[in-house]
Amino acid sequence: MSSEQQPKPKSVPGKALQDVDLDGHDLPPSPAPSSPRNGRKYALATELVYTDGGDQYNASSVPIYQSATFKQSSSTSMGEYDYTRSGNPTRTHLERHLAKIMSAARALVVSSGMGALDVITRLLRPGDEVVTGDDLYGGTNRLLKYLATNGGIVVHHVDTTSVDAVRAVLSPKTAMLLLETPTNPLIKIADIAALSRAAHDANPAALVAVDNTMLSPLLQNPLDLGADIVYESGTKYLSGHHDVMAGVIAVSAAALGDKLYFAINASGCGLSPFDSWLLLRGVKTLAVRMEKQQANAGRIASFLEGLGFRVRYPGLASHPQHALHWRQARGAGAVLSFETGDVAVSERVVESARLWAISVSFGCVNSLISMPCRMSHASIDEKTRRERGVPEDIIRLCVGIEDVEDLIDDLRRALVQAGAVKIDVDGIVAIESEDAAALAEETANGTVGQTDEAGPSS
Ligand SMILES: Cc1ncc(COP(=O)(O)O)c(C=O)c1O
Ligand SMILES: N[C@@H](CCSC[C@H](N)C(=O)O)C(=O)O
Repeated sequence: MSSEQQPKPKSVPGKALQDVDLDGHDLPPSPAPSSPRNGRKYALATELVYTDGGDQYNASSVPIYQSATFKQSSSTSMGEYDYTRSGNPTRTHLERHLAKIMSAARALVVSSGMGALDVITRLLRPGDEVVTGDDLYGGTNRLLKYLATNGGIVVHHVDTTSVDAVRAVLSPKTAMLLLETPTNPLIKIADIAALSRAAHDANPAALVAVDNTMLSPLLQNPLDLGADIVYESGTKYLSGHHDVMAGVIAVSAAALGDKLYFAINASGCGLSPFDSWLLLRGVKTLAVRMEKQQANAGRIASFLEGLGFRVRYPGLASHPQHALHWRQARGAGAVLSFETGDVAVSERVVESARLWAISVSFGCVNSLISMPCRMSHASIDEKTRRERGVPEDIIRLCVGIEDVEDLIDDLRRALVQAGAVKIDVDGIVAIESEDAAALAEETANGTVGQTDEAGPSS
């Protein structure tokens, strides 16, 4: 019998670590959770912070069990852990903590967000169909394309803002509906509850998986809305400091958790003890970071919209799915995108910013600026990007916790320096698309500010 098939050893009576938590989750042995004992639930901001390690020395910070192996009392009696690929106390503590935060039957942590999706897609079989969005993180698109090319999986990309468009491709062959909401980078919203119902109607065995990276469990919980699996890049908001790569998977059913655990143990992508510790530390400050980042993002979105730019952010009343977003989420997050009307102008904006670091990723405490078509989504070819309506000039802002006036000042200066705005009696306003293209040409020719009639301007 393989070790995966063996029944899990029961925890030793009297040990600090228990098999079943206070909510009755049938999870691997780990430190006790923090649920209050009087039936009342703590607010999420409290749950994020509160951990009860059950450590033998009452360590306030969960210890890092930096050990690949664990000694056994005999060749046949294994303790709670034998080998860190299969399980590690620091990792288990984090998983229990996340399961509680994500209202999940079980949470699992792996070495990256893409690792999480890789594990999830191991539930698919050749011939299975996956229905997913037409706006997706570039790496997600790449993995799905790989599976379609090499794994016999049929992938349908549709506009997930339309329940009818999704319904049109759902069928009894649909094994998975994979959603991002808000999408990266177009910030489109998918109706998680309606789409989950549609997928389960088409095939009751279909799994609905939602990438919740953009909002984190603080702002949205897809499991409460009918999804079967939620996954996140822990590299982003959950950790918050861009010092760790991690992926989180949370499931609504323990049996699904067992299958995913099997894939993680078999492939060896479980999160390392030190990275588990870093992620646990990051999770504790999620609420304060996200609240500040989101407040800053709201101000910046309004600033850009006020200048006349087309801004994509669900916190703005102008977002086409504003109402839907607020029905299913508790906040707008801190990622937004806008267009200047011209690729060269966008490039100059990005390169003129000082406080805003030119970097992929998001969810970090410091603010980032990027051009998705050149960076995070460069792995999607230009033709596909065009077909899917991703503007080449789109700029993505990932807002951090800095002073918002400093961020706005820096952005204003970058917009002026790049020629993305013109100055009129009312202050600065976005240049219309055609003006931006003309300005870009003038800049390329070294004739900025010149007119045919008047010659060089002063
Ligand atoms: C929405 C989204 N999902 C998943 C991932 C993958 O996460 P990771 O970089 O941790 O593999 C990313 C970014 O990388 C992302 O933006
Ligand atoms: N070179 C990387 C790019 C990572 S993008 C990270 C993040 N998801 C984002 O949207 O910025 C790759 O090809 O995967």
